[in-house]
Amino acid sequence: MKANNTPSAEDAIVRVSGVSKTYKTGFRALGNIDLTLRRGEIFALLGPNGAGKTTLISIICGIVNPSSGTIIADGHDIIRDYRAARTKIGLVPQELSTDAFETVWATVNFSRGLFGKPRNPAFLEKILRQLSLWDKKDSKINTLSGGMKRRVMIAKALSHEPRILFLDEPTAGVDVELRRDMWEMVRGLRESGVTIILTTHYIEEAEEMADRIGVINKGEIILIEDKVELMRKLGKKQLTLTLQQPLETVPPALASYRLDIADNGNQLIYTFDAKDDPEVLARLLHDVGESGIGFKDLQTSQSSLEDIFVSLVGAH
Ligand SMILES: Nc1ncnc2c1ncn2[C@@H]1O[C@H](COP(=O)(O)OP(=O)(O)OP(=O)(O)O)[C@@H](O)[C@H]1O
Repeated sequence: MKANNTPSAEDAIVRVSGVSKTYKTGFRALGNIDLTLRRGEIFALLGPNGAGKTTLISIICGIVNPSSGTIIADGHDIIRDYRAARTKIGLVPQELSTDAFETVWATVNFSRGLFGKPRNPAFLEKILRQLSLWDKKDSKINTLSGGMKRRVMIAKALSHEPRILFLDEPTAGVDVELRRDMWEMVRGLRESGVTIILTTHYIEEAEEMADRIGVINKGEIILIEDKVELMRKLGKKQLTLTLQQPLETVPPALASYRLDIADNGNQLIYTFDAKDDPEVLARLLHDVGESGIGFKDLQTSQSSLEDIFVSLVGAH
């Protein structure tokens, strides 16, 4: 856990230290947040509604002032050195915010200019092609589909060549097929060296895409972990045996295993930790055989990131 949170200086692209936020209403939206983002990763920030995700992203992007703490983005302090820090960052907010009557090309070209970058039509063409928007470059934004508008927002956020891209709920309200296209595209961006931070309510999105997961609840980060490691550490597995003859109770010889009887005695279910020694399964199956219990089918299943998330947030 420690190693995940403290990457070496050259590995870290964003460092958030001791950040808190109390809004004017007196509401404390963020506690004492420490977070380090690694260069080139996809980091998913998960949390229930109102947990503080947008507040945290807005502070890192310099849109909301923190009440305390510092943020260094690619070597620049977001408050003291705002312009240099902001140039490193692209932000795709939850709400679509573009001039609906402008063309796609004018929108991205103008946005690049806002960051003081020299004109670079070849670069803009590259990102529009990458986002499958090149044939729409002369279309007015209000004539595009919802999915295309979202991609325009991403192109706009990338127009000044940021190294860090924040995607706040990138696929909210987007259909399943488009969501998959979006995932593919975000992976492509990571390949090109952009560090990506996304917030999402679709936990399977984080499960599919993220290298690391951060969980925020009530303004506190309650967990930061490599996704694979998280699922290994906190995931549960189940082995379900469909029996030849129904059982009324678990035989005493099998009492040392966490076994449950289900489906009117027709199933025997063994629940174990994903990190447990796999040999325990072989032992269990051997002991089941020794007890004279016959089975006609065997299935395993693993808890999803969603199950893990719900139990984590519930526990807090
Ligand atoms: N400008 C503001 N003034 C006062 N309170 C605010 C302000 N902005 C946000 N909050 C409160 O801060 C808390 C965190 O809000 P935030 O938008 O960061 O959460 P979130 O995790 O992004 O939620 P969601 O998933 O619903 O978008 C909420 O309780 C919200 O009502």
